[in-house]
Amino acid sequence: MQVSQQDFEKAKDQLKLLKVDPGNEVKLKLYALFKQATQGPCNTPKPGMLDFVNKAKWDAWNSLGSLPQESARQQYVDLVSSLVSSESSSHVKENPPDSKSGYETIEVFTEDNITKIVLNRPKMKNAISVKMYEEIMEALEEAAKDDSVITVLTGSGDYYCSGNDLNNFANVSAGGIKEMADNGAKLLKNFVKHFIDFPKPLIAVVNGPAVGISVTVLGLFDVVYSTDRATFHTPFSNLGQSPEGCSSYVFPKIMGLAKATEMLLFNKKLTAAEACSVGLVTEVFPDKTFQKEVRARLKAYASLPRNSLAISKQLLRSIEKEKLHEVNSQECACLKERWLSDECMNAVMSFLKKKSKL
Ligand SMILES: CCCCC/C=C/C(=O)SCCNC(=O)CCNC(=O)[C@H](O)C(C)(C)COP(=O)(O)OP(=O)(O)OC[C@H]1O[C@@H](n2cnc3c(N)ncnc32)[C@H](O)[C@@H]1OP(=O)(O)O
Repeated sequence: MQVSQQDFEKAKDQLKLLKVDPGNEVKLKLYALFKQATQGPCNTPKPGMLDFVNKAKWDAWNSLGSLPQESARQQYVDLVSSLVSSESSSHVKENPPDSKSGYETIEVFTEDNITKIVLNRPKMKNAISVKMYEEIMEALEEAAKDDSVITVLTGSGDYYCSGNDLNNFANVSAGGIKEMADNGAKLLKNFVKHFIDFPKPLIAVVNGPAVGISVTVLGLFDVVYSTDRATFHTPFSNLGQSPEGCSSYVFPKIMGLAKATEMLLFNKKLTAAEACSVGLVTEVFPDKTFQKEVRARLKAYASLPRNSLAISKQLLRSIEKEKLHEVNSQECACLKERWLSDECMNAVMSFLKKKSKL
């Protein structure tokens, strides 16, 4: 069925009403589809190398080649519709269900026996600041005690999570870098411990790309659902760091040593389909129907008997618990050293410099 001009105009208006910035990649795609739909194939001169923004827009439009205007219009309407539906089915609601207040960096809702923890720094791709580490731990502690049957972790906006907020390394305390590394290692150990010890079924709803620690702790979740738009990236060597979240032990167990090595040593970024084929992800859904399909599954799981689920989880996990705590300690001790290394400091400085356009 062809998309009418009216549908196209409606999509244009809906886009303006989005509350969450969909991120540069999606915005470029929308720009390119809009230009193609309204003007046909790219016909303007290529901007100069230093005109970064216009060059990125030109590249996106030009990459559509001779895509017919009608198809571009259709893709534009579909993309806007998926953004609208993912926003309306995520936390960004006028009246969220039973939203627990007091958090700055996350939102927490309990509805239908499900406690949902939403990472909520979409402009920063949900990078985990020190405050966010603390709030996630607090929310997990509350979820462990509340009446819910299952607990869900997800992200707002176009990313699931971009991992550790690299600005955490920029705020060196009066005690100097060594004290910062000590505090970081303590924080990390405690953070990962909350996942190892979590008593109820814990489900990750990976709504977009995932980086660093948000990927490594996935091995400690009971179920991982992913949109087909997500990627899984642990760029530790690029950052002069080493793996955490018990991934040095859990990843080889899940996917075998060779695949774990590609990810954890050589920074291989997996697509959602690849992550599913190696066993890190339970099931992948098309982005357009992701929220709807996942919601149906979660609702069904949350109607199961609470105690039976919790006891079964303990049976599956308890044999490994001691080992996981030991691995967590070793990984944190190793990272503490890494953070003091030139390799790590140079990598972090280079990210922060690029960010501040120095
Ligand atoms: C204390 C416990 C430590 C635990 C150890 C944990 C280790 C890890 O998690 S290692 C992984 C760390 N994460 C990264 O290396 C990712 C860094 N970010 C990026 O590479 C990119 O931002 C991106 C690929 C995630 C997204 O790229 P893009 O789509 O081009 O979007 P922007 O880069 O423009 O991002 C928007 C905005 O957000 C800032 N940002 C994103 N992620 C982080 C981050 N992890 N730390 C700090 N800042 C981040 C980004 O700089 C942009 O900021 P503005 O320029 O101010 O808009």
